[in-house]
Amino acid sequence: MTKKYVLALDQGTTRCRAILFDRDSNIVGVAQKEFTQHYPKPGWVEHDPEEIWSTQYGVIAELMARYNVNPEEIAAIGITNQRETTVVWDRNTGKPVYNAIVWQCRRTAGICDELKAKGLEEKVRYKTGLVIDAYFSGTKIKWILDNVEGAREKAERGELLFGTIDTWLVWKLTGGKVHVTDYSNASRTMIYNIRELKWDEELLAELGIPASMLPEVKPSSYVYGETDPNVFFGHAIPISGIAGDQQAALFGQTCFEPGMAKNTYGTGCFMLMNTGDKVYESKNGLLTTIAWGINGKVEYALEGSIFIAGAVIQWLRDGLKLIESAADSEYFASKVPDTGGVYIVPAFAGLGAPYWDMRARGTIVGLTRGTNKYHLVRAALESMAYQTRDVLSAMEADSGIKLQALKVDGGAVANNLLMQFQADILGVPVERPVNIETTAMGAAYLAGLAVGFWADKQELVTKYKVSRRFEPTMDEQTREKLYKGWQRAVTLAREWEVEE
Ligand SMILES: Nc1ncnc2c1ncn2[C@@H]1O[C@H](COP(=O)(O)OP(=O)(O)O)[C@@H](O)[C@H]1O
Ligand SMILES: O=P(O)(O)OC[C@H](O)CO
Repeated sequence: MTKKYVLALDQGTTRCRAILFDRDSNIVGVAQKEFTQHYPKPGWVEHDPEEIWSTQYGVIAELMARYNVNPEEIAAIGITNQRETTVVWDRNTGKPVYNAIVWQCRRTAGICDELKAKGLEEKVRYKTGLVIDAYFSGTKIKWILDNVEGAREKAERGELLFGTIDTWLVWKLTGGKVHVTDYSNASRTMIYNIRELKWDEELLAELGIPASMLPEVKPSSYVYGETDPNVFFGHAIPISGIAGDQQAALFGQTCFEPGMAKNTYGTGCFMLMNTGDKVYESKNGLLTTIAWGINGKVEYALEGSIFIAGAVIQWLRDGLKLIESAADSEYFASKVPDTGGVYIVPAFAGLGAPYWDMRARGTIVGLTRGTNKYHLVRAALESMAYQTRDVLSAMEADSGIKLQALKVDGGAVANNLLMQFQADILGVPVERPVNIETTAMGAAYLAGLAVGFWADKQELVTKYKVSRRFEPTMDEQTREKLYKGWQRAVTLAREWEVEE
């Protein structure tokens, strides 16, 4: 039977999606479902790995049934995932020993403080490209080993396995035969040496993590194994692409050349710039990360991770009840020409790049008697654009590259007002592609390239189409005045919480 499709599994922070692409990169079908978020304590976030698997499996089944797909028509499967989220399971029973600890979870901030007190910051940055932060997997693994009864002993006996969500899904899809991850996901763990391309023994010893728990690290476009027919509708289909969701979006945006960058506006906002084979050491609060491994080469990226972006719009909707849907934010914001001097700094979980300030707190400044809800909605939207400017400035300073255009994707780029303001406040054109499902596209491309479904990266470049380009129209003086106001607001957000 002809191979007509590549199936992408996009396992995100809030939902699982299955998306089918044809040879022309068209989306043939999508199925998606949200799963439960667990908040056992303030600042803690967990997912149930079994629920992630059943939800992911459910959306695959739904997609196949709804679009009448014969599994034999699927050339390959690509996986892209929320990054850093940590699962530890028993290799014999296949059962997780604890819930997955999610990237947003702050429970290991204390472990991070201890690592910093030991003076490890420079070493961690050099080896892993990361700052010491609870965001990454390493301290989450340590927490599980230290806090789940019997876990450390079992791990030392070689009975436990660690994986990010890609690893967990491959394990499940292959019926427990393959324990693997790709370079991009490994580079988010804080225990992987991105220069030597190996798990770092010194950091493993520092965190007390046995090497036997760790998956094999492979390229992002590579046949890792096949689905177990008992699990996957009676068929063995190659699983041949894996990348963390932000790196997959960079690939899906066809940012293949050094200096090309994309920004994804979802729950958080993640800007990545391809730096080719160059490992930049950020002096401005960015991360160095592996973009992907492909064609026998590993390529790197600079990354600015913003923790709260679209989530501030969810807060307007669910917390403040100012709007009924995220899409309303555009209409409400358009009712006023500007915010009337109001700034919202959505530091709900501290601030990520480029500040990495866990003590910063959400702040609204500039309120007057004339402030109304339209101003607040507009200020919330603008906060995404200002945070992006913070990150882009850091990126240009680190790389010495002046961006010609910013490629964007993610749920919030549907908002034209936000996109125009983004171009204005950056002074750089913003390009929105026809296909904004770039994350899933990236995973599909990586998988398709490995099995010859698409010939090469050049073929993919010809498929990329811009739907709308937003040109900056704001004058320089206004732009800089507004941005200075934002910087002052950030200073206030960072000064709010004091140690008692
Ligand atoms: N029209 C819109 N304007 C502003 N924000 C939006 C709009 N539509 C969606 N969002 C925001 O985008 C986010 C959803 O984007 P998505 O890419 O699906 O995120 P994720 O993959 O992180 O779940 C939500 O936080 C939502 O508030
Ligand atoms: O699942 P998303 O789209 O919120 O992305 C989460 C990032 O991978 C976290 O690093």
